[in-house]
Amino acid sequence: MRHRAGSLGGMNQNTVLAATGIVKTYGPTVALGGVDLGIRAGESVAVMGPSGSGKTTLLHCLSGILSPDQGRITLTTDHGPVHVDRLGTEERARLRREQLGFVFQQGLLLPELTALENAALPLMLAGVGRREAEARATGWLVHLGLAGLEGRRLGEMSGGQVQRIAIARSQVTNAVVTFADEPTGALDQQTSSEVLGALLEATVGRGRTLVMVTHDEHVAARCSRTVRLQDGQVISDSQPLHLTLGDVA
Ligand SMILES: Nc1ncnc2c1ncn2[C@@H]1O[C@H](COP(=O)(O)OP(=O)(O)OP(=O)(O)O)[C@@H](O)[C@H]1O
Repeated sequence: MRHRAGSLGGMNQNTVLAATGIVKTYGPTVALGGVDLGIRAGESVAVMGPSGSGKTTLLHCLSGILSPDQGRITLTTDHGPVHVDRLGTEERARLRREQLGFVFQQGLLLPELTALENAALPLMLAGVGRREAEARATGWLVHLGLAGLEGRRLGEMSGGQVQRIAIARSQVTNAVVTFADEPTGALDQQTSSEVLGALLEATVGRGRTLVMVTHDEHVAARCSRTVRLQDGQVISDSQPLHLTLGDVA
């Protein structure tokens, strides 16, 4: 029997992140005016749209950085579904630390720490012992081409190397979904292409999921799906996944 689109037993079985009716306002500004989005495990989703269309607000709502005014966001972790919109501030912070990965253009790494300490930090915060945390972080740094640079501080590394540390840091806890906001925006074209390749390989290359805000059509072209926003609404989706509220209850 063919399942209807939207049935849990059908095409949505591996939905990892489901957002329905997301509204977010800042005072009189409606940043998101009712966004529905379902993302499957293994997808790489480029979120595009003009400046001010709501891309970063959507990324922050999906990842629990911001709490939406209305709507439901469900993340399917390795331990089962979590209703992100119903979590308190502390629980959202913990979810972000333990289940999600973040690669932003800048600002998430600590300049006073070494590459290794930065990459190991999420594990240390999750209570993993220093020796194991550093061993796992070293594995990621080596995998990302940074062998021998573990002891360097950020100011002693190139922009591309710094973003590779950010990728290592985002993956050490085996993030279910990784969120990136213009992760290659400050890099030249060649380095951008290489860092994007590393990010894709580290996430969707391992069956995980990547949601990435970008202004760059070349970056979007390497993702499996492009969602375009305008005025806080999804105006196009190259691979729509229809969801109903019942699917994510
Ligand atoms: N903290 C805030 N306070 C007030 N208004 C905000 C705030 N953050 C965003 N906005 C407004 O919400 C709307 C959506 O902003 P958002 O940053 O999500 O857009 P964006 O598509 O990511 O833009 P850009 O491409 O310029 O980064 C814009 O009108 C913006 O001015």
